[in-house]
Amino acid sequence: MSVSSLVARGLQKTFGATRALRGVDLEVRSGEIHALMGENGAGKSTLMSILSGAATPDTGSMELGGVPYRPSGPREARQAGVLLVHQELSLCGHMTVGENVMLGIEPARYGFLRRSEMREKAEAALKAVTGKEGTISLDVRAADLSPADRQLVEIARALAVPGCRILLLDEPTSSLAAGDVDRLFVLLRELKQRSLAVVYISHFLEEILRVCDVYTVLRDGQVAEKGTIAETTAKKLVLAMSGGATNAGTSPIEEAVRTEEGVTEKAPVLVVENASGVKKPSSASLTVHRGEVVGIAGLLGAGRTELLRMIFGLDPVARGSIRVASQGGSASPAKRIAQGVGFLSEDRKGEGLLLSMSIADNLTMSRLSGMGPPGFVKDGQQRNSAKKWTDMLAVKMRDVGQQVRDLSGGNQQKVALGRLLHQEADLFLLDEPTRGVDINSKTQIERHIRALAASGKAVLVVSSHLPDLLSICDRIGVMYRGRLGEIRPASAWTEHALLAAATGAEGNT
Ligand SMILES: Nc1ncnc2c1ncn2[C@@H]1O[C@H](COP(=O)(O)OP(=O)(O)OP(=O)(O)O)[C@@H](O)[C@H]1O
Repeated sequence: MSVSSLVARGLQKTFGATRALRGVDLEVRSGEIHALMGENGAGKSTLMSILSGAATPDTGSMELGGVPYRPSGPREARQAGVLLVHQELSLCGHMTVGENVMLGIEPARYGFLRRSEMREKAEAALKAVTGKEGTISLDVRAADLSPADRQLVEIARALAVPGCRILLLDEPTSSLAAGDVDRLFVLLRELKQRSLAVVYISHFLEEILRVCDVYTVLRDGQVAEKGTIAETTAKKLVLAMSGGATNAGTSPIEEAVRTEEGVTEKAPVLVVENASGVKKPSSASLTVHRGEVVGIAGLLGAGRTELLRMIFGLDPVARGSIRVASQGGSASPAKRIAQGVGFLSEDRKGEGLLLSMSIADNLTMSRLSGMGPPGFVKDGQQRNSAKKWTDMLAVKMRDVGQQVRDLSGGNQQKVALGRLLHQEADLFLLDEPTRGVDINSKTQIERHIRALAASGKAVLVVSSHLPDLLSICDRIGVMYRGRLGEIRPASAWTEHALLAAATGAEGNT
């Protein structure tokens, strides 16, 4: 039988004028996977920060294993066996995977590092997460890993800590492909058997229904509902998160995008012919026309992100050709932007947002024209313009003058997407556009992507979430080991067929 492991009572936390937590109770039991749910900005990450010692509550108390628990920092929480795997990853980029996994718990004797023991332990922790030895090399620098691999290394790092008894996972699957999600779930069930307690934040309802035992829904910093997964449904959970608000009817986003009448001529906007990059992709051919959404599926590391980066001019084209709006030749991101291409990176902090700048600056920096006399930006006009996007994308914030770094993860993602929409591109390259975004906002964003196509724009979208691709794309192609397979109408694919192609099980080799 499961026993209470970590109990929190009456937690409150305020950031300036924002009341992030307003008296939250939580009871986490060993041998249980506890879903922590809520819309973007509901207070989930703040609660995780308090549990993991990264933040102290203004008021409230906690107990761990029946004794008072007041960690003075993450180190103390770690020593007590409470480990957080961040939504925003925190590996040391210049260190190797092995060094990162063992950071702070390096085995030593008489002051000397025991390197072979260190490798063995790091390898064992990685194997537990990836399922196979050698999937991720111990000697690669963390900076050179894909976000998905970084996520797996982060989890391995938490599990390598001796005495780990509470694992806090903040959106662990947001950068994982389907196969890795399955592997993670196998691991979570193993951890349950070992009587660990897991707190699991995710915006994917199907994952929560599949793997979690109990749930707590936060809304506006308070517990809105809690219970067992067996006794609830997806619909009830969505209602609890939104407080009854649904996104039925026309979205404001759809209303704002002018549908171009009679886009009958489907001119190609992007033509990629037998193109390959220095390492990946090894071969890709595709055409994206005005008025259509083309999706790219594939497993992590298949080369999807590299394909988008190459099209945008961030990575060189080794062979073949890429033409945007009928113009070929070599390209830089600046040239692509001038050609009307907008790129949403999967790495929103590294490449997407300027965190110390305001929401208004971030949203409007790609197109400041029309916000005042030439060479000047009128504050009021810039704010109004930014406000239009934050309203449309339902960004939870105090004010558009607020720094982006103060927003919750999902709201930062909305700002990154809003900036691209403000740029008014003709061709949108979107890498994981709804990662970390709550379910209601996700539906809005997906509708917006469809509305962009209806207004004559071309969209190329990469997503690890196959149902999303099937619902928003006109045509889909699958990448397998760097090679892009045939682009087929979405109606010709099923989730199963996409997965089969992504794993090489269907003539894609
Ligand atoms: N360091 C900070 N400074 C100011 N405000 C903050 C800070 N951290 C969080 N907040 C605010 O606290 C509220 C709760 O944020 P939190 O990150 O806990 O939400 P969340 O439920 O984890 O959202 P998401 O699903 O987007 O990750 C938000 O309004 C956010 O803007």
